[in-house]
Amino acid sequence: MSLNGKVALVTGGAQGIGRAVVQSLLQSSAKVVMVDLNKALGEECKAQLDAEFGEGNCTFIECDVANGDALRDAFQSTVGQFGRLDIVINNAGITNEKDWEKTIQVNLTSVIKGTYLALEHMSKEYGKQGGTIINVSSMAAFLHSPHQPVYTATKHGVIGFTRAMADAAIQGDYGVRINALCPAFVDTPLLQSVEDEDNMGKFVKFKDDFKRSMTKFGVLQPSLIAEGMMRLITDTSLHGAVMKITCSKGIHFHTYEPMSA
Ligand SMILES: NC(=O)C1=CN([C@@H]2O[C@H](COP(=O)(O)OP(=O)(O)OC[C@H]3O[C@@H](n4cnc5c(N)ncnc54)[C@H](O)[C@@H]3O)[C@@H](O)[C@H]2O)C=CC1
Ligand SMILES: CCCCCC(=O)/C=C/C=C\C/C=C\C/C=C\CCCC(=O)O
Repeated sequence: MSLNGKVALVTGGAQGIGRAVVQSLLQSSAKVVMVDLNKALGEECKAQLDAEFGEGNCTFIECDVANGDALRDAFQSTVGQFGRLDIVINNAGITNEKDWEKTIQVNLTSVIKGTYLALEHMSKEYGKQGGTIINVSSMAAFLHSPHQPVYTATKHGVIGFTRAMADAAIQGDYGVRINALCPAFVDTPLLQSVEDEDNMGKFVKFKDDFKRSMTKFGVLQPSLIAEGMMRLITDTSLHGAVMKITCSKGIHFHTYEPMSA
């Protein structure tokens, strides 16, 4: 499906899952803004994407999503440059159990802010044309590990917030679809922090448990997560769905009892 004329903003877009999603969006003819903390990586990524897709289709904005004013500016300059916003992927995330408050800020608070900013630019409530928001959670929200308690809490939070907002979008007639996406282990630099005491703090001692889990359940490629993301973007019947992606079942959806949290 062509996304010709659509404009997407992807946080954490310079690497890993975000980078794969940016690539897929460009392949589908969307204009894409990569928002990322890492300036060197973002600029290098933009240069590669310009070479592959042509200049003017992709922009890099250096921004720490934990800085609310900077995130607001990033949304504003996206609309300033491309004239509209249709797709927002709140993807940036970290695993830092030592600085766990930062983990809550990046993985949960910034996803909430990113969702509210997306609505300001896309919701019918604000006189806009509608759109779609995908918030990246994790299978860690379903199968927790002693190795990353606060990370796990943030990923639970992303699902709860997203489901409640999806209901608000229906009842408030926002014209915006909202989904959560939960990958299992994915082969990105994030996974390498598993053995890093600077990130995992005292929980690093549980790394063998985590690595056993990786061996047992397998490790996915970022391209499959991008495929799931594109399905959520293009299939208008999936509003509110919580997509899971695992090696054993591929792309599938979590089922909830009626009225369950
Ligand atoms: N890799 C994995 O096994 C899994 C990852 N996830 C989630 O997927 C998302 C993406 O993860 P990966 O691609 O694996 O990570 P990654 O570490 O490979 O890439 C994350 C990108 O986000 C950027 N970033 C980090 N903090 C930022 C901030 N404060 N502001 C702006 N940009 C920031 C980084 O510079 C980097 O480019 C995260 O939310 C993560 O929790 C979920 C399940 C599994
Ligand atoms: C260093 C930490 C990086 C954390 C990245 C992350 O979010 C990884 C979490 C992934 C999953 C954690 C828990 C469970 C195992 C994964 C899949 C279960 C699949 C079950 C099945 O049906 O096969």
